Amino acid sequence: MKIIEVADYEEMSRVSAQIILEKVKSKERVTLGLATGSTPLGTYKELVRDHEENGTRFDHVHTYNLDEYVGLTSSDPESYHSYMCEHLFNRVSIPLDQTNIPNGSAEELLQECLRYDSLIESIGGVDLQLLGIGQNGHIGFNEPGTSFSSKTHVVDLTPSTLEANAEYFTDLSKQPTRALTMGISIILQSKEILLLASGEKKQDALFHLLRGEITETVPASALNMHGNVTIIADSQALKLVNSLGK
Ligand SMILES: O=P(O)(O)OC[C@H]1O[C@](O)(CO)[C@@H](O)[C@@H]1O
Repeated sequence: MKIIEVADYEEMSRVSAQIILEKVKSKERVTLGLATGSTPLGTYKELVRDHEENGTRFDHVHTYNLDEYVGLTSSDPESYHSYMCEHLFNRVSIPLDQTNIPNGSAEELLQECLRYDSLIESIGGVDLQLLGIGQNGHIGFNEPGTSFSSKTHVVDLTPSTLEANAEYFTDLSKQPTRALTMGISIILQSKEILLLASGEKKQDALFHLLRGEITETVPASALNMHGNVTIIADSQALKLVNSLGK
């Protein structure tokens, strides 16, 4: 696993955007796995800035998001569909029919999970998967205890994840408690993985990922079984790792 230690969130965002841009420019058709949450916002901002200043094109890019809340329609302002349109898709002119996000308002959620898996399996895994990490070590919305062989599935969000994401909901009584998430085995099909972590709140999760056992109790530890993972983390997120010796 390659670890790039950076000073802060801004540097993490610049470095990760650079890696994504290299991939975007590397071939005629590029598939990206994308994440939501607060971590990748700076990266998306850098991609938008580059698009505006340097005209980098995204019309050959196909995207596959990790997850979506159950019960929110794509037009719901609090859905991950809306998040992606607002922060990236509409601002770099990716054709929307080339973007894929699980449909959290599908009537048949199990069918939707199968549909999503076959989409990703049909391309043989994405070229580059961007990941954040939850304070409890989740990747996507794969909560502690999720099987490493999981495919896309419906998940009951843990109290710690609900609490960490509460700030994004104006009316907490409407915060979804379930989500659809790409499973761990699907994430591991990615040809290359880029995980971002910033801030002290992520130091335990990063410590378990980098120094702990490979265990389903820490979903991110599955990344140790993948041969091409880069972690970009700031000093705050690496505090525990560094204080206990490299
Ligand atoms: O980036 P945040 O907001 O700390 O969230 C951590 C992770 O949890 C999620 O919100 C759940 O998918 C991811 O989008 C994110 O990578």
